[in-house]
Amino acid sequence: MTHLTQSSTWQALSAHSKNVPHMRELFATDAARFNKMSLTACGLLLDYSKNRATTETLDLLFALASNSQLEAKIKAMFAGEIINTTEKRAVLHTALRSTAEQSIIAEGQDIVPEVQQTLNKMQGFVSSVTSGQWKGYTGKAITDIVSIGIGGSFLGPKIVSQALRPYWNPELTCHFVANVDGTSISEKLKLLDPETTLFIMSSKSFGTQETLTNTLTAREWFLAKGGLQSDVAKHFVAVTSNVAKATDFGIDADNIFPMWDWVGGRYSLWSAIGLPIALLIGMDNFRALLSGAHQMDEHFANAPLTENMPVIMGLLSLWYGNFFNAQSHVVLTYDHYLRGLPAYFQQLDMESNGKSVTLNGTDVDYSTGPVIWGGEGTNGQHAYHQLLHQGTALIPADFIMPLQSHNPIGEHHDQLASNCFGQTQALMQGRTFDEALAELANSAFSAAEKQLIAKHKVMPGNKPSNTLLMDKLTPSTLGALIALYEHRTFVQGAIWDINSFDQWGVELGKDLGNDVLARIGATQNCDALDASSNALINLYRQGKI
Ligand SMILES: O=P(O)(O)OC[C@H]1O[C@](O)(CO)[C@@H](O)[C@@H]1O
Repeated sequence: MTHLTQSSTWQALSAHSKNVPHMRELFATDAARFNKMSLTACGLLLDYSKNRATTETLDLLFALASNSQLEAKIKAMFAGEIINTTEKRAVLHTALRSTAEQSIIAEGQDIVPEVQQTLNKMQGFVSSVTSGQWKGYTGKAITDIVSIGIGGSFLGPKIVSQALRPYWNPELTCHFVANVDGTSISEKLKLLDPETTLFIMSSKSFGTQETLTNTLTAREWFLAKGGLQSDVAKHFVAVTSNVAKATDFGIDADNIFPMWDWVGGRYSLWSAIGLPIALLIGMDNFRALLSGAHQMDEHFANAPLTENMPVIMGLLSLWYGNFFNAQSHVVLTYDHYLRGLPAYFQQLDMESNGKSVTLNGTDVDYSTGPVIWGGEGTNGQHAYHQLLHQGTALIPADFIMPLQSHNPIGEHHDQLASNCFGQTQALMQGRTFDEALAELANSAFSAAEKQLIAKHKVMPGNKPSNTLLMDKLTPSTLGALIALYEHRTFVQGAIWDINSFDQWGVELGKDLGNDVLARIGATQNCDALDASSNALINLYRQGKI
């Protein structure tokens, strides 16, 4: 057993988890429950009152955080200590949104000047492209951007751009290519004019298979359409730490934006990886995005644990995962612009906390990162909310909604909000057998049928949810929201004593994939592999089952 599960606080939480009253009772006995269990910070309001939590619950969870040295671990991250211990790196995505006046030391040097220089370089590039000053090989201005990247080099730019659609530059269109499936880039190239298209290749290594393959294909297309290799520099730029490979490809060294070891891929949208975002929404709005995240950084670093939004959300998620066997967590965005956010949070949380050994290599004896999933409301209500209400799994939910719409039309926003709030209420209170039976009183069912149907209509309730509100979805509130989830992820990893910042689990699949690729291309037989892999490769070679 690990220190964590042997601790008295953990044992107390385990015992306590069996004695928390139904939320119906918690609300019925405390009219001030919302006032006590809601918090505002950085333009966001968190209502965490619809949780299976009493004052005792929260006290125990905060004690668990303190006993896990959470405050010290937060300070260590912001101080640039080597907390990504297996890769011997600092974790300083927060430095990407620091102010110019700050001084943050990483690997022996102040990194703020370089961050500021890169932002200024981005500003110059954005201005050059959006003003029409940047010309393609036939002298035309750029109309289309193609962002090529995968994982954090794709999800951040794609989803933040999507979320900030009201702020887009109308003269520019941005396309996102990630999957190595030829369909992805083929469908995009059909829409493009090589004379007015600019490709942004984003890959720390300039070597991730999908990104490199897509970028090589994009260059082949460009050359086939009439461009020359000497024109590549007018239509390709890179965000990478591998300058040599980027210049070998034909990219001008002046058009290479840096990536740093102290920024993990899933935490990188705030760096030059966010170049597609800045091109679409403008540098002022991109800086507002950074500023919103910076405000959440300040809140996370300075607020007491008991008034700390990422801490409270992280602890409540851990409460369900470790003491109620919740295996997943659903994010429901009641805003169409935020429809991609659950996918973004998937990489952020699952690639960070999908781990099973502690920092010192001990196998954990407790659950760690849950499956993160979700989608936009109200669509989910017609797809998977049935399971949330009456399924056997406990799935804590986060509901996210701006109070004001960018598109106030008719009754739409009233209906959206009423669905959002109605769902959290239904999850919390459920419907008892007696309530269900009473609803059937005037139905044509027989007495026996009413008893049966009522049974099927029972909803246990006591299903926990957080509701996150903001006045309006803006670059600043979006920045704060994403930083909130970054730090929520940090809180859980810190208490679980795991490394949230490496991703060794993705290596084996890549290596075996490359081995299969070689076998597909060669004539050698594959008998050395397992029977399934042998068969699958041979079927692929045949091209038919
Ligand atoms: O930017 P790169 O180096 O191409 O990496 C892309 C993605 O691949 C991973 O390294 C592994 O999935 C992610 O962490 C990262 O966001």
